[in-house]
Amino acid sequence: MRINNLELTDFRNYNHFFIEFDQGINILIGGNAQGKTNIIEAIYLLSVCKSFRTHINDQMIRFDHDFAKVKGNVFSNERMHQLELILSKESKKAKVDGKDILKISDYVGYLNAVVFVPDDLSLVKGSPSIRRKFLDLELSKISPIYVFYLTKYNRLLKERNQYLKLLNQRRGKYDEYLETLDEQLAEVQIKIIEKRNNFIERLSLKVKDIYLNIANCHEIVELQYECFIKNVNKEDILKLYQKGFERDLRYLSTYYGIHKEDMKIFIDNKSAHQFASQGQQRTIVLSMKIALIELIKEEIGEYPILLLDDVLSELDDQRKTKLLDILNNRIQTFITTTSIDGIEHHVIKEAKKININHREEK
Ligand SMILES: Nc1ncnc2c1ncn2[C@@H]1O[C@H](COP(=O)(O)OP(=O)(O)OP(=O)(O)O)[C@@H](O)[C@H]1O
Repeated sequence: MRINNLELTDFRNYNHFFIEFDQGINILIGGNAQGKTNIIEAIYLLSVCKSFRTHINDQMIRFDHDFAKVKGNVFSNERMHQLELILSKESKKAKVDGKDILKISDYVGYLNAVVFVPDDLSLVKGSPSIRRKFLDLELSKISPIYVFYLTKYNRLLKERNQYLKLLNQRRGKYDEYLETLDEQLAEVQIKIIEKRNNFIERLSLKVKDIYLNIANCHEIVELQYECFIKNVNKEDILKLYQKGFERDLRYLSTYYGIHKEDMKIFIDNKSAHQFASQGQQRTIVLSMKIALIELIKEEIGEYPILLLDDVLSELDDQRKTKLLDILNNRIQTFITTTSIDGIEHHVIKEAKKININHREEK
């Protein structure tokens, strides 16, 4: 999978901009605030219709303009496709090969991208909700049925919480309607848990090896699924809902469920959340992203593209070299950096270098 070119119109600090990419490694070099991350953001946006920085369209549209356009030709599944997104303040319009696409699920998949940005360190240090979001997003990219289960779960959960409000007003008891909702919730959660469990197990094995390689040490990194229930079966989930009913009724929200789970990260059996240094966190997250690339390849048969924003500046020389060793021409990669001075690696020497100097655009 690759993106051959990118055309930006009134996107962030770009008025009109066209760029062609190499199918191997592309390095975007430029001073601060020149628009390097904006390009990575545009590629990612083209991939999943969402930015990794904001959910507000207006922030991506060039100041004092009403629309932004991001367009690119991608090669996937042995075919060329043209992807196009038009952002207005209120909406996004997507096109594939010139045709309007109405459902996001019909758009996602033409360009699969894995992105690393400095904010991703929150995957280790941040709250469980960040890791859940990561799980849901990445699983959604490779498993349409997961999107189906998750959508169903969220709808049922909303319905349950609304019904709790009604029961609270009526001073009602755990009744047949709630039991039916809980049964459906239990069934769909069993499917989601199975998918999450399998994904984390596979990711963990890969992360362990990649971390050992990049860090060049004997630290063992493991990912562990923290499920909300010990024995995953319908009966036990229903018992838990009945046990939590009085509490749920008081707080008008459902306490137990997959919306409360976590993916714990351990380094040498200790919580990375509590003990990992900045460098260890960065290496863990990078290993997770590279592991994802392999996992996606196993699932869809093609490597996704890899977007690395400002990854080189924070790694020590040894880790930098090891990371560059892993990158290769099979995976189209984009690296942003302010400078490549002093990096003597063949990957950097052979890469396509693109100078980004767009601050002056008005
Ligand atoms: N909606 C917008 N309209 C116009 N300019 C914008 C908009 N959003 C951001 N910018 C400008 O884009 C520039 C930042 O671009 P970007 O984040 O890509 O920088 P960068 O090259 O990655 O910098 P650094 O090396 O500091 O991370 C800033 O000058 C900012 O003012």
